[in-house]
Amino acid sequence: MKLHKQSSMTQRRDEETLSGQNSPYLSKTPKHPRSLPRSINYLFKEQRLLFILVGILIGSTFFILQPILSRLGPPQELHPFHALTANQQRQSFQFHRTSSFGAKTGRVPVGIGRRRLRIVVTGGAGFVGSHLVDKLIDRGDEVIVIDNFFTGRKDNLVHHFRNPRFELIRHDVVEPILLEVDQIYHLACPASPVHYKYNPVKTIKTNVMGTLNMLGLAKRVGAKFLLTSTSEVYGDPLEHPQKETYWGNVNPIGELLAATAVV
Ligand SMILES: O=c1ccn([C@@H]2O[C@H](COP(=O)(O)OP(=O)(O)O[C@H]3OC[C@@H](O)[C@H](O)[C@H]3O)[C@@H](O)[C@H]2O)c(=O)[nH]1
Repeated sequence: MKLHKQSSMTQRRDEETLSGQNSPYLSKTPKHPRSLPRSINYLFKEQRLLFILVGILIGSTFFILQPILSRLGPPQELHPFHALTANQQRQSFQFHRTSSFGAKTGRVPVGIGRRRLRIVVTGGAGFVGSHLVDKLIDRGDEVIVIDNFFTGRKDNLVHHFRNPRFELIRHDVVEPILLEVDQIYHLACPASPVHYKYNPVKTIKTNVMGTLNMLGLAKRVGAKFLLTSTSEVYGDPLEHPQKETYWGNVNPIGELLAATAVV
């Protein structure tokens, strides 16, 4: 009985196999039991392997040739500011050879030493500003100078023009500007009575709107802020140079008001 049941099952399986082979609806040929794994099969189909090999070949050719071609390429384009005299170029070259930024950056291991700060100096092309820029660059920081060249000069900063840590932007602080910085030294302003009077309204705008814009920037990016004043606030000084203890020589109420008060 058991034997009979088994043989009838085998017969049914054989029939199913046969009918399957002859069926017109069979879409795929049955897989060979010993065929390669599916992923390798996939690779060999539709010339995929060929495309992969060509891709690898192109990629490796590019990476092998790229350093060689860049060495053979034309010399680096000169910065527009480097239309200098031979003497100035020599000085600039000397600066780059001896300057501390060149010597320091390559040797300090990553993660050791102070974090490099990005600092904006407004009015950085002026007398005080340009000396401040020198100090900050020597210290190893990145400096962005904003100046409208009202009284400042590019000559004050020309020795930094090739320095990758230095940027110069011609910009009037009366207009807002957005930069990602850590510190702001705000020095941009006409710096003497002659210049204050040249355009008094503009002087007020620079002082008020310029300072507001820079304070706004400091607030937005969380930067520290330093605002400079002028030695003019001391009046006509009675001593030179003025020490920190010097109180100035100023009549804070003006001569006319003082005369009225006496009367
Ligand atoms: O609207 C202006 C006016 C002036 N400036 C710049 O501000 C700089 C002022 O520098 P100057 O050489 O004329 O003057 P100083 O360096 O002596 O003045 C410095 O000390 C005195 C302070 O009152 C000044 O704010 C400060 O810059 C110049 O580079 C000038 O171009 C602006 O960028 N925007």
